[in-house]
Amino acid sequence: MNDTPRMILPGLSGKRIAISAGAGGIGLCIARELARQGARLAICDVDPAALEAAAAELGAEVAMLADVSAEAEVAAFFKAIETGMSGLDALVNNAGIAGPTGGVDTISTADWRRCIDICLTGQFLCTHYAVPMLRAAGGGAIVNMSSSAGRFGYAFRTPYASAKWGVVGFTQSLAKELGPDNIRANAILPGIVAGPRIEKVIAARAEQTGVSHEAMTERYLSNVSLRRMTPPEDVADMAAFLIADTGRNLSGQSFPVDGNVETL
Ligand SMILES: NC(=O)C1=CN([C@@H]2O[C@H](COP(=O)(O)OP(=O)(O)OC[C@H]3O[C@@H](n4cnc5c(N)ncnc54)[C@H](O)[C@@H]3O)[C@@H](O)[C@H]2O)C=CC1
Ligand SMILES: Cc1ncc2c(c1O)C(=O)OC2
Repeated sequence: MNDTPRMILPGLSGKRIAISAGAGGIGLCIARELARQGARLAICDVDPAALEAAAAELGAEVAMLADVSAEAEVAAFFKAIETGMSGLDALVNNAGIAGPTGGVDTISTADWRRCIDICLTGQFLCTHYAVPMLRAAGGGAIVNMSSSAGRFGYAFRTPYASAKWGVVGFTQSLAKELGPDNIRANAILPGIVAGPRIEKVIAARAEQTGVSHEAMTERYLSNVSLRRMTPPEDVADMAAFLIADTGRNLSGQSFPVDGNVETL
């Protein structure tokens, strides 16, 4: 794949796109792909060092420290976009945390709320401040990050699964509500994404259970039809496709990018 010329999609160049948690992980991967295709970027994140590095690498026009669950910080981010970029054409609601791992009878209410706040309310807040600008631009696209956990139950991670199912309902509702304004909304459901995050999870589970790293990896992939992890670049390709003109008739849909996760 690496030496194959990469596709340029119609209608991405010059688009003003906001990405939450754009300084690391999947969000940074999406930002890189959109930058490569000539989009103008605004990113926010809670990690100052990562934000500075990403902003420099991407040439982002707006880069702001903002926690998506803090309304005043989200408002300031979109205000900076309005001032610095004179508007917005697309929003990627990427920010999310794994939330607590533990039984429903053991996790704390505070941990439950924090997971819902960041994974679900954060998407509401960013969308709330972005939509007036998308309308003013004559339309736009919203891409919401859900997860395989957004179509399968996930034992011992109930807040995360609940938030990600919520994202799917939020997305379908946005599509209906905003379609007449030429605003499209879709969700991406990544599965097991390759990277340091999953390696850490596997390492911890391997140590806990006394199983080798390889055996634990195999166990994780046993419910994936293609028996491999999904590169974050493949999630980025889907985001680009949905925002570009290639996605002009796609709205209200959920797109798994996961090698066919059969269950979690
Ligand atoms: N990594 C995976 O296997 C999967 C991830 N996802 C979803 O994809 C999205 C991105 O996940 P990853 O890249 O793996 O995450 P990550 O844990 O690698 O974090 C990416 C970035 O999010 C930032 N961030 C964390 N909390 C934030 C907040 N409250 N406000 C703003 N920025 C914040 C971090 O500083 C970091 O730069 C999330 O919504 C996640 O739930 C979905 C399925 C699988
Ligand atoms: C760390 C981790 N492992 C597996 C999965 C996820 C995740 O975040 C997820 O969102 O859906 C499946």
